[in-house]
Amino acid sequence: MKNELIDLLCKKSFQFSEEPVFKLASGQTSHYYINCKPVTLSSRGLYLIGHLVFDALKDRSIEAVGGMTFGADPIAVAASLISETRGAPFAAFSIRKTQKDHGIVKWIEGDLSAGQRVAIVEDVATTGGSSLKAIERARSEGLFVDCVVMLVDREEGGAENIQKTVPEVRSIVTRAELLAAYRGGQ
Ligand SMILES: O=P(O)(O)OC[C@H]1O[C@H](OP(=O)(O)OP(=O)(O)O)[C@H](O)[C@@H]1O
Ligand SMILES: O=C(O)c1cc(=O)[nH]c(=O)[nH]1
Repeated sequence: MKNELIDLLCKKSFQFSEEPVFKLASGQTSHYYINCKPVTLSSRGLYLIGHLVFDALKDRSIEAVGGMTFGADPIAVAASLISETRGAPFAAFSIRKTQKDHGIVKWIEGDLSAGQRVAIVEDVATTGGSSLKAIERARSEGLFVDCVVMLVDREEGGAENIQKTVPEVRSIVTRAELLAAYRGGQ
């Protein structure tokens, strides 16, 4: 499954430029960008990601998985759906980037209660800043953050930054694995 996911990410997500034209969430620029959405929003991608993220979480006794909208949303939903089919169900949740100003005002959407043990997921981690915001928000809502799972680790310090506050950080695919497959397929 992992090799098939890497293949999909190479074909649909990975872009490279000789010039550092890609602006990142951190404000840095980069020669490459991984837009996971075409994969995380495809039926095959959801299936593979659901199983792989479930496998990464099955020993953690978590009650829910979620992260910062939008990147984390399909990953969390896929893992939750697969958790039901594999007999160890956990819920999904989504953390807002900005606070809603009408209806029921909540930072985190989902059927959660304070004290629950959760995992934070992320599509791509560069500095880890987005995951750190998600962790902070989850904690401020009374959740216990057990671990973080990133679909793609760009290996630019994000995992180490996150580990300062959540020691258990797992990745499904690393930059090195993605680059090797990308170069091999060119
Ligand atoms: O590790 P970091 O330095 O925080 O960078 C990675 C974050 O940047 C992207 O999010 P973006 O802000 O583009 O939002 P989106 O998921 O809504 O597209 C990506 O989805 C990660 O969440
Ligand atoms: O750092 C980011 O903002 C970032 C990098 C990347 O490769 N993909 C992405 O969606 N965000």
